[in-house]
Amino acid sequence: MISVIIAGFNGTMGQKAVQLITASPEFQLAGAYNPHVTSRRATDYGLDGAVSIYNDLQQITTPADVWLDFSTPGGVANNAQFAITQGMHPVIGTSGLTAEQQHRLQATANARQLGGIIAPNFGVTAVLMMKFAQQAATYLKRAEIVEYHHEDKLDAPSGTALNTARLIYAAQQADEPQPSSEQDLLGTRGGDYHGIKIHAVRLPGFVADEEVIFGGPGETLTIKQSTTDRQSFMAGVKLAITAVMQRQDLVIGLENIL
Ligand SMILES: NC(=O)C1=CN([C@@H]2O[C@H](COP(=O)(O)OP(=O)(O)OC[C@H]3O[C@@H](n4cnc5c(N)ncnc54)[C@H](OP(=O)(O)O)[C@@H]3O)[C@@H](O)[C@H]2O)C=CC1
Ligand SMILES: O=C(O)C1=N[C@H](C(=O)O)C[C@H](O)C1
Repeated sequence: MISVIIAGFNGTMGQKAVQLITASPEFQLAGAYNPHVTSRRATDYGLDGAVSIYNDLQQITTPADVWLDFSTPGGVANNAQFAITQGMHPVIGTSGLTAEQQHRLQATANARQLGGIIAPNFGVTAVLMMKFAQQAATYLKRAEIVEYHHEDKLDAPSGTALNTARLIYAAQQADEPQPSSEQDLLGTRGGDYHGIKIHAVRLPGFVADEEVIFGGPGETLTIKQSTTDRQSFMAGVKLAITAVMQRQDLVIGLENIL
């Protein structure tokens, strides 16, 4: 049985994760963390009374096997660093880690031979979209990304969009200069990652969609994925929890364990 602590347990994704862990006989929900909760009684959150509720990392004196993080871009780096130093296998779904933070976490986990994963997206269609975009990037040099999310999303661009841009850039290994254009409204051309423009839409009605548009002389290619239900992330989460227990390194991207 793999014991799990969920960070961000009462958020939208945290709740899905709680359902997954409690419904899976191979997992045990050992604890749940959110620094903002006031009650530490599990039953106040509809959880089994044996689950430990933490609102301070220092209260976690009995580490679990796995630290599953669906918290916030502002909290995740500190959470993940704590989990790794306590010997918990990190499964990080939270967006917003910088490349430097990711590499630092990777170095710390690898030095301890602790398996873990930072997954910008646990959905299979998003993983395939990123894979196809990286392939296309070797043939088509110019790309822009449009991502669409629900209005409660704290960060922009999304972790998936930024990871897509990183993969495209890695495939091309060169900045693609953008055509110079006057912007009558600042920001109209979106964010810029080494010449790859990223546009973030935040509207009710969306869960999480992304399209990567490549343009070449006289032709375009659009790779698009849509997430219509957050349940789609759970198969990837389940796989990740099981896989990190068998690994001695921290990987970035679900494709590394599929
Ligand atoms: N990798 C993937 O496939 C996916 C990743 N995500 C990412 O997961 C993250 C969470 O998304 P979502 O559930 O929609 O967001 P929510 O805002 O619904 O949930 C976040 C929860 O984390 C709590 N929280 C705040 N600070 C901390 C902290 N330092 N440690 C632990 N918990 C904290 C919040 O509490 P309070 O409200 O009290 O501040 C809130 O309950 C986002 O970064 C999102 O981008 C989402 C979907 C899929
Ligand atoms: O906040 C979300 O909802 C999502 N966040 C992740 C991201 O930032 O890419 C994954 C997915 O897009 C849903």
